[in-house]
Amino acid sequence: MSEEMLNDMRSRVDRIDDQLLELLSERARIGLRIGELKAGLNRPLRDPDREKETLNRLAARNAGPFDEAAVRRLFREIVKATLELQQPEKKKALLVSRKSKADDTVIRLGDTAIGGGQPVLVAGPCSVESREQVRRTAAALAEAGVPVIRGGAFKPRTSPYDFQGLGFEGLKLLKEAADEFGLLAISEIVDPRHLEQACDYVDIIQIGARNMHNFELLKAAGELRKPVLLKRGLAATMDEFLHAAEYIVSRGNGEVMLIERGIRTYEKWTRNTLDISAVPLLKRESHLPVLVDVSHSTGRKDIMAPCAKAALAAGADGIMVEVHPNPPEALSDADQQLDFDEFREFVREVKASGLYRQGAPAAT
Ligand SMILES: O=C(O)C(=O)C[C@]1(C(=O)O)C=C[C@@H](O)C=C1
Repeated sequence: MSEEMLNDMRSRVDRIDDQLLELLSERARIGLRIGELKAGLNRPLRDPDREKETLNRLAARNAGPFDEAAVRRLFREIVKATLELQQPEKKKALLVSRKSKADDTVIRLGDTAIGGGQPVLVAGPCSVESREQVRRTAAALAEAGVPVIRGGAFKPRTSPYDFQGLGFEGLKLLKEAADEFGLLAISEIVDPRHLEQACDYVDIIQIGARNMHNFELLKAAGELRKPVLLKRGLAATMDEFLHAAEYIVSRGNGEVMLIERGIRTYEKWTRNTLDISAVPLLKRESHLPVLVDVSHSTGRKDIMAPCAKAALAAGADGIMVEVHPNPPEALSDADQQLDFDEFREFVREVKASGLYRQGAPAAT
């Protein structure tokens, strides 16, 4: 063994290292491009399945002298470095942020586009109570050209003695009425175990204000291929609200809509305080559609139309309002639900403002 031979071997190592560096740099450039493609597809940057597939494939090809553990360790570091490369400018930017995706997210359901610049009205009873009740409401919505019916079937209520909803029977009735009148259906799901079955009945899954912090429910909703309407928590900050949406989007479900439904403050004249500033704030910070619930926020029929107009003027992509054939007999939220005449007047007033450009026929 001579010094010369040692130097010769080291020169060969240097040449191989140079080649490895070139190949690793090329791999990194491709990894960066993959990161951009995944962000554009609203897919999480980290793909554990892909990583596992890569390491298993290389371990199977390995003919030594490195053992399998060494090969896995080496390539795990390469993948980790690639992921870090993909993320630096993104690690602070959430997937729901405009920093990750500048263009508005538009959620298309049949002829209805939510977030596409034409505001959408979502209306319906607080709770689905009977076939007749939800069918009559669907008919009134169809007549007014409102494309989406809401109806609660699993009702998170303050008191366990209050009406809890009809469960899947309620979802079935909601779907029947929506199908009969060509409407899209939306309903709140509170239990992750119900999500998959609920997708057979609704076009949009709603996650309620009280469940905005239910991270297991958010994660489960992220596994769905069904649009989700996420309500702001009763006292949630904008940051918390967007991070809650990130739980869903980061799991692969990019079709998330945000809804401002009022925040809990010291004010007693309204049910909650409608935070209109949330609309421009969320539209600036996120590409997700932003809707406003004028029923749960105000709890007052006499100011719902002006608040809806304020929300649309502030850039809201839609308005949610509660409607019931006979509110005094409603099993929940009786005081705030519009009857059909009040609803038609609400739609007329909102349309007359010129802010609701949806192709709805003029309300009678
Ligand atoms: O294929 C991808 O999705 C990549 O982003 C590339 C890559 C890799 O370096 O192999 C990096 C990060 C992912 O978590 C998975 C794999």
